[in-house]
Amino acid sequence: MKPTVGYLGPEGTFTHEAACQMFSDQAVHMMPYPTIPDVLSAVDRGECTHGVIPVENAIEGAVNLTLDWLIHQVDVPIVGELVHPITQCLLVHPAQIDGPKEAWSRIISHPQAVAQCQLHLRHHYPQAQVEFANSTAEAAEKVSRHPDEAWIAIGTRQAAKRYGLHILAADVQDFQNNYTRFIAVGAPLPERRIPPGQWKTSLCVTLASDFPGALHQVLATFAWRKINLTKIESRPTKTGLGNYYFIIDAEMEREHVLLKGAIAEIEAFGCQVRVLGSYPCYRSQSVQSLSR
Ligand SMILES: O=C(O)C(=O)Cc1ccccc1
Repeated sequence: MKPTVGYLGPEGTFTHEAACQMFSDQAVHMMPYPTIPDVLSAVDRGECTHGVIPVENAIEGAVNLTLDWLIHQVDVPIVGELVHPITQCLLVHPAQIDGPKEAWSRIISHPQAVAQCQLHLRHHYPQAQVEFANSTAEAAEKVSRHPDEAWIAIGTRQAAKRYGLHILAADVQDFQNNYTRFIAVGAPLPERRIPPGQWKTSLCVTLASDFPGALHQVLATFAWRKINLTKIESRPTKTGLGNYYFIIDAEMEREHVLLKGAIAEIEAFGCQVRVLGSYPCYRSQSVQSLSR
């Protein structure tokens, strides 16, 4: 049976682009879901073999919904990562393009997309009210259903094509080098033709309570083994103010003797360690050619 890949849809999201790249070597069935929790739940209950969701953006930072669902709500391993470039476009209904600039009354998009363009929007469309959508393509689809409204969706070039919209402006994010890290969760990924750039293991560490310097000791455990950490993020445990999980990405395979030793040592001084996944990391084809 063909693998089924759930992704944050509908068709034409950045996540859709990332999912197509991640599974480009393989015949798969792509299945859009309206929200990140819907993707993760579908994988958790076995409706999909894999799921693809955003986890971090270079401008806006962590996608907290993804982290919180991975920690609290589901038990699905991270099995791969793709870094994908983000080009934000302003998409409008073709019936509206002749109006004055001041007439645009509403800007609709995913909160991450709005945040990535906030300076541009304040400067060019201060009069427009902002409406959040579950995804950029959901916003594009909504604009396409309202030809009589002077609304702008922020989204992909693909969404413009798919929903018959006009691109009013492209590359409107406030900073260049706008990339998002997407993760695949679920069953192990089949080997790809391109070799991965690196291998990472994501850990969720709960510190021992009443242990001054516990975080310092956790970090020292990695440091003296020369294990490179690519990210550390804290998220509330949701049990009370001041209680955190630390999500730590280490640039090493889970089975490596040094990482196994580090995890054992951290556990030995009273912290809990949950391995969220150990996985190959890829860059989008277009990113590879940009960075050459
Ligand atoms: O809404 C989308 O298109 C997504 O895939 C989520 C997202 C939004 C903005 C930047 C990266 C990912």
